[in-house]
Amino acid sequence: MNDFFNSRIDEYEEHQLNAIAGAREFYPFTAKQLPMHPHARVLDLGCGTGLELRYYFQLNPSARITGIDLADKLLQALAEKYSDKDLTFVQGSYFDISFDACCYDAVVSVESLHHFTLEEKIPLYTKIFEALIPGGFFLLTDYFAQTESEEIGFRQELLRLKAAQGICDSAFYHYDTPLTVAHEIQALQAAGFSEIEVLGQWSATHVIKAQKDSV
Ligand SMILES: C[S@@+](CC[C@H](N)C(=O)[O-])C[C@H]1O[C@@H](n2cnc3c(N)ncnc32)[C@H](O)[C@@H]1O
Repeated sequence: MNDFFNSRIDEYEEHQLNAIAGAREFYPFTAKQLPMHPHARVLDLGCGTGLELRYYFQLNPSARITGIDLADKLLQALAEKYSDKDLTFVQGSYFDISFDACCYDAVVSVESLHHFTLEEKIPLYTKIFEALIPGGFFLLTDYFAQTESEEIGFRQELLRLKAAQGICDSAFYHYDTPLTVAHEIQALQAAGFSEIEVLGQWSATHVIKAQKDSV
């Protein structure tokens, strides 16, 4: 995955904006949902070169961001682009890295989590829940399968591709396997989020907000 994104750095942002239906609207929309108070603390999972941050910094220039990504070159590009901002980077997998507890006003992830199963997401979403302050929220902008049979079809195709190439089941292979929105909500509920809302939809991409209770 690291090599996949590092090798596409030059064309990456234009690709995101031109090739994904609704991207020119859902990136600014996502940014608008994030906390607007000065010095808000936000954790960005799979930040890449930070298209969502481009729009967020326009609205909240003093936000304090921690960005996690596997791709070192994307993080480097992000650091150069926003050298005047309060940005901390962590290179590695958000599945492996521990997050500070009760620390963030919001956690955001855009177009990064559509490779993982419901079972893989529950422990990650539990870590996110614990990393949020009371009253904080997780904002997930990603694309989803339209139906359960589409979700199953993606997963079967991934297994077929791995088998055909002699890749073991547990190894990561870059092939998109989005869940349905209903299954995503199930994973968020299992992690402790009780108030979950779909704020917007652009073709297959949805913006989901999962709120942590204030007390
Ligand atoms: C399609 S890009 C989206 C980047 C950015 N959020 C945006 O929308 O412009 C997906 C990003 O997720 C990162 N990623 C995927 N799996 C990851 C993981 N397990 N841990 C950290 N980053 C991951 C990739 O390296 C890549 O930069």
